[in-house]
Amino acid sequence: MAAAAAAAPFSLREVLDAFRRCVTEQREVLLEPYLSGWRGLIRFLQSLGAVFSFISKDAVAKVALLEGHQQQHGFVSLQSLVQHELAAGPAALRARSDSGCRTVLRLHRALRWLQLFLEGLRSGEPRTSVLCTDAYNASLAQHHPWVVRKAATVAFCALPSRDAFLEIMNVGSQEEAVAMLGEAIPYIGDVYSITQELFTQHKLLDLP
Ligand SMILES: CCCCCCCC/C=C\CCCCCCCC(=O)N[C@@H](COP(=O)(O)O)[C@H](O)/C=C/CCCCCCCCCCCCC
Repeated sequence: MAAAAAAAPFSLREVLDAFRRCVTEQREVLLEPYLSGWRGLIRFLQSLGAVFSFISKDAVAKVALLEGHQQQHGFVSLQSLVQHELAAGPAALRARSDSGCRTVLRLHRALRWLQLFLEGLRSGEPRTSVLCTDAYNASLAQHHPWVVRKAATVAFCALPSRDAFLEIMNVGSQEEAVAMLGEAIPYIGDVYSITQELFTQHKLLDLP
């Protein structure tokens, strides 16, 4: 089953479905579809080749850490994970380098990158490296040291063309792919906004 999942081609529809399933009526973010969405995105990144492996390895490690916390404590939502870790006190939480909160925060910032990048792809701009760099500079870059920023911007130059991106999404014609982006972006934006509010409320947006 796991091997079949690893070999399956990327499908934007699957990622969209995962992020659509994330948000409950009570505006909680469910951990299982959240991580499933990330696994789909990572599969796509891995298919782009070795130049992106330093990025996918980091994302894989972060998803694995959260899967471990989820299994150990039975967390259902991001909210329950945050409540559980905050119970030890904010200072204890800040001192941990393996907390679920700091790891979610890293993926949360990357989700903002994804939202901006997909909006750019949808807009019709053909230069994916420009789209990716702009999205990165407006989100993750401010949290990365110079050497990571440099490596990331070099890797972005190896990105496939917009047409290739739309094809890899595996959702049919270019028009259908663009329409699906239009459907996916609000779901991703919703997950981002709820998480941003949760982390703002608990003053967790600067966890080291
Ligand atoms: C059809 C369109 C679909 C688009 C699919 C995009 C697929 C993207 C998949 C995964 C995104 C990567 C997520 C990266 C998470 C980075 C988290 C982070 O900030 N980590 C840094 C800090 O961690 P700690 O040290 O504090 O634990 C870590 O230093 C980062 C290292 C790697 C560099 C990260 C660069 C991120 C660039 C943004 C992703 C670009 C992917 C381009 C592919 C289209």
